[in-house]
Amino acid sequence: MKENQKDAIFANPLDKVATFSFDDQVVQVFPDMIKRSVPGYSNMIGMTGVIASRYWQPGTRIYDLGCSLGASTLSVCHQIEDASLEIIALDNSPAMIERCQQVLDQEARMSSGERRHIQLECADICEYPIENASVVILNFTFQFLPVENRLPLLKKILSGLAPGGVLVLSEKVRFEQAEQQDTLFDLHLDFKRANGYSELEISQKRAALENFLQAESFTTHQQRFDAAGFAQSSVWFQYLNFASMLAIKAR
Ligand SMILES: C[S@@+](CC[C@H](N)C(=O)[O-])C[C@H]1O[C@@H](n2cnc3c(N)ncnc32)[C@H](O)[C@@H]1O
Ligand SMILES: O=C(O)C(=O)C[C@]1(C(=O)O)C=C[C@@H](O)C=C1
Repeated sequence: MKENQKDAIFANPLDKVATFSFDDQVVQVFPDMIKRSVPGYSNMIGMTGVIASRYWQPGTRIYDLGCSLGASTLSVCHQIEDASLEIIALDNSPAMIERCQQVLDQEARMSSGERRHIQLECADICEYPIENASVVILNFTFQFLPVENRLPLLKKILSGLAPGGVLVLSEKVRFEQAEQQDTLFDLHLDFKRANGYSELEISQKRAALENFLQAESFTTHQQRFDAAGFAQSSVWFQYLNFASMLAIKAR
């Protein structure tokens, strides 16, 4: 298995900055990239497992939508020891899925416990059925979907959830007040600088994410949860312009 590498994808000047893609090059550096780019990433991933263990209902499934290298899936496995736990982890990047399988295999070899029921699928989360779920995880994936696909996906998730089931949605957010947006956006750039990214890396990545990552406000998320039919939604974590929300289906 290839070792995780340090992210230097945008370190050299590029003639033309292509739109960001979760390809093999990104897969090689992904754990380093996401930790150095997303404030609070490890807190949100760690707590995802804790939330899952409170809301998972035996006999139902947990879905990890846009699983990348399986960080949320592994967090869930660390918190729920029940051998009947079934996780379906989806990603539409073949390179991510291939590497995720290696990560999960390595984790299984290292753990002394029973092998977990994790079904890994290379699939589009907007098309894949969601059935008999009690926990659905969307960690830093919803932001990459075309905006028109977002409400239909939430409705599909809600209809696949058992009563009392939950959605964990972690995202980059934007702020409606221009001053607040500027303040927290600039501090996010400082966070990246403090984690060793150069001005060139920051500006080229920003260009690559332009129009690809579409962050939305808390109000937009809240209104969409309501429109989809969730009974309750809360922001349970925020660190600068990254946040995690919990939406709950009525009992
Ligand atoms: C930032 S990463 C998610 C990180 C991961 N959830 C974690 O917390 O470590 C976004 C992932 O979503 C995947 N993705 C984006 N759009 C998707 C779609 N429509 N269907 C399935 N996966 C998608 C990408 O391939 C990528 O691996
Ligand atoms: O907004 C940024 O500047 C980011 O780098 C964010 C982000 C994300 O939220 O997924 C974008 C792409 C990579 O997957 C890692 C981090």
